Formats: sequence, structure tokens, C-alpha cells
Amino acid sequence: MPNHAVSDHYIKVVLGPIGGIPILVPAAGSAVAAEVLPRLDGLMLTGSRSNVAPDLYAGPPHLEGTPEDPARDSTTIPLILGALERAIPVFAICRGFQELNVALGGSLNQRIQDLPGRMDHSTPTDQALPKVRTGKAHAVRVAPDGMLARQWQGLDWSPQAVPVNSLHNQGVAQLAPRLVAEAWAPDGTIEAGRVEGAAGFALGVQWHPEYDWAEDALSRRLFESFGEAARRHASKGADLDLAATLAAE
Ligand SMILES: N[C@@H](CCC(=O)NCCCC(=O)O)C(=O)O
Repeated sequence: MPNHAVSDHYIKVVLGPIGGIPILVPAAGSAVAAEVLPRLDGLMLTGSRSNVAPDLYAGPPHLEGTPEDPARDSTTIPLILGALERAIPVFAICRGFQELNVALGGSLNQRIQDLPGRMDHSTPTDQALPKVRTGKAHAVRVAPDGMLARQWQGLDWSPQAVPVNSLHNQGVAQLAPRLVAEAWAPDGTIEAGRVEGAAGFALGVQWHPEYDWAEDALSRRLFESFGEAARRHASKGADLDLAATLAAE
């Protein structure tokens, strides 16, 4: 029986540092996306073992057995484009970052570990020790004047080496025109990007800050900033509603 589900890590991070109420959007297509968007203060795109369909970025077919989720693709791509159009804050994590890149016209490498000179960014899902799967796997270099650097002002960190976890086989091949790279792995894999010209918070990361925000101040700050952006967006909506009510009187 197919299910629409999300890891409890995402529920906890919304209720925790984001300070919001999590609403799960079912992977039920563009019609649902259109109905849900006006009701959202922020859009967080979660990770998943499934992969964005290659025909969405003119890529080659996946290797046999590569998990896909076309129902999710048909929901998240319209959600992303609609959220950016409405200046709804967007925080895209792992598969979410890949969807953001594809939605804006970019493409993906399907198995980074098979590319010359590249690392293996995946973490075997059969490993019993959670820390091995969700612990820090490599460092990323961060743009010293970008959005990540602005979020992390005042915290103890170095743009040369920010440790992150790594649970992905795929990654950015061609960066979308509206995306600006914010972080890179040692092998050059783009690990984060912001949407140029976005009216609000619009960031994607290839790693999983939802796994370690309780002990990692940099991870926690990203969610806090996203929550602040969502509340700003909500208050603008409330102001518009009030203005419309007053105008109608
Ligand atoms: N399938 C894509 C995206 C990877 C991703 O979102 N991983 C999260 C997995 C969650 C978990 O296993 O704990 C890729 O492989 O690049």
C-alpha cells in the first residue's frame, strides 16, 4: 500500500528551531500544490532515497533499480516554482536541493561516485550505526560573502571547512541559471545554492542539517533563519488581509 510519509527528523525540526507547525503535503500532483501554496508560510523540501526523474532535466535513464518517485516530482516542482513566485520562503534539503536545481532549469549527475576525480558521497543504508550514516562525512568550502555566511554571522565557523554529513549519490551537474553556488565539497561537487533575486529565504543544501541541529549551531541557525523568514512572510499576509478588510469597509 503506497504511503505519504516523512521522517520524524523533519517534524521535530519544524516544531523545534523553525518554530512552526508542520503540514505534510501529499505527493498528489500540481493541483494539490496550487491549493496548498497560498496556505503555506514556508516550504521545506525533504530528502528522500528516491531520485528526480531524468526526463525532467534531459538526463539519461537511471540505472536499473534506481528508485524514482514521479508523484513526488509532479508535486514538488510546481510547489517550488509557485513558492518562489509568491516569495514564500524555501528551504530545500538533499533531494529537495536537486529538485530546486531541476525546477529552475539545471541538471543532475546520477552517480557522482562514478565520475573521475569525485568522492563517494553516498552512505550505505545498510549501515547499522546511525552516526556513521548521519555523522560528519566531509567538509565543504563556503562562499565567504554568500547567504550561508550571512546566516552564520556571529557563530564559530570557517568558510574553508564546514563539516557536513553526506547521504546522496546524485548532485548538481549544470547549476540552474537562477541558482548561485554557496558551498563546494573537496571534489568540486556543489553542495549548496541560493536563488538569485529571490524575494525571501530561498536556499538549498545537499547535506542534512535536520540530523544534527540539536548539537550543531550552524545546522540549527539555518532552520532558525528559515523560521524567521516564514514568520515575516506570514505577517505580510496578515497585513494584506487587514488592508483588504479595511478597504472593504
Ligand atoms: N536520492 C537522492 C537524494 C538523496 C537524499 O535525499 N538522501 C536522503 C536519504 C535519507 C536517509 O537515507 O536517511 C540521491 O541519492 O542523491
